[in-house]
Amino acid sequence: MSGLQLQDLTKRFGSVNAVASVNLSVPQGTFVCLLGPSGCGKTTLLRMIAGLEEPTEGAIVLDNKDMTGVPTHQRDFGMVFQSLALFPHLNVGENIAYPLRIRGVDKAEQKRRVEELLELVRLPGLADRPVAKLSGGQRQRVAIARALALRPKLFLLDEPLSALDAKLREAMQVELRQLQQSLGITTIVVTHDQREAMTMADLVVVMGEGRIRQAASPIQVYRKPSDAFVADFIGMTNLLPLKGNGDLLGRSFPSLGMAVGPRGGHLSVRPEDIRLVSPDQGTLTGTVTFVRDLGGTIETFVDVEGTSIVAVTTPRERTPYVAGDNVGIHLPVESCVVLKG
Ligand SMILES: Nc1ncnc2c1ncn2[C@@H]1O[C@H](COP(=O)(O)OP(=O)(O)OP(=O)(O)O)[C@@H](O)[C@H]1O
Repeated sequence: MSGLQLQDLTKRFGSVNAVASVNLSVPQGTFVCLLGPSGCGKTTLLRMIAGLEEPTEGAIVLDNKDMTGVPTHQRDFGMVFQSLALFPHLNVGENIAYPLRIRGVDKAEQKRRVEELLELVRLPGLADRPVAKLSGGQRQRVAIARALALRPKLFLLDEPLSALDAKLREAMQVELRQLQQSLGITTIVVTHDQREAMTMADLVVVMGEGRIRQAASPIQVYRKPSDAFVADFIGMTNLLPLKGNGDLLGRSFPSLGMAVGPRGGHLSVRPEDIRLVSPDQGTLTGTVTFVRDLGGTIETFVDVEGTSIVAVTTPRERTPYVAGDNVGIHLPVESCVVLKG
């Protein structure tokens, strides 16, 4: 099978299990985002794939070839780090040509390839510009062009956009995705930003404590999170405590109790799926505690038996409630996810 396979990949630093038995199959041409909170092992996993960190156990297979013991420079990947690591004393063209020069590619071919890469990252004609005179977004593109200079099979990026301001970062996410799609190159990006992952990825890999908690398409991870950790990490959600006997915030729902099992768990409901209705029509009832009107959306916080539930609506749907209002909360069955634990 072409593509990348991670087989039981494990990295221990002393007693710390940084990456614990990771299994993942990445078809050729897939855009993967490794997503998770700080310290969950994303960078260590990426560094093992790059050959910068030796696995304690397990194997890395690329296009049916075991790469595990292969030295970094023979792995055929391009990498972009958060720091970018551009050479400040070289101009744009020299930075991009650097890997070609090291491989002994002749001067004319270097020049041709640099021009092609500058076109690709939308910086045509900037080869002679000193790196110091570039904007943050332009530097980013130079680092990407340099990483792609040798036409690698695998493109690896560690928090590549985190130094950019929010607007530029969003624009670069779209650019990076479009670039990846036009090249069809298998790409793995480390990020702790779930919006970034949802924007770019075909496959979102949510990690927690060194393990994969869920690996699925962005919409699946959002709509069908595998556990409360994933539901909470991906976007905003309401995690409502659900007891094994079907008790949900003082109301009884025996069928939910059956679904969650005797030990109980949570019901995950996205704020945009909740409808606020009159108190007698709700699945639950509560009291509005706070309304955040953000212009485009309105967040209404409702206290139900001591648990705060947030509903998101648009101004077109209705006029805002005010704190102290009594409201009903309608939980649509089809968009509620029962989570054990
Ligand atoms: N060289 C090392 N020596 C010892 N422990 C390490 C080393 N590198 C990473 N760790 C530990 O391994 C765990 C995973 O770290 P890693 O950097 O992979 O996480 P991360 O998800 O990338 O976090 P962040 O988003 O903060 O970069 C952490 O507990 C970290 O302290």
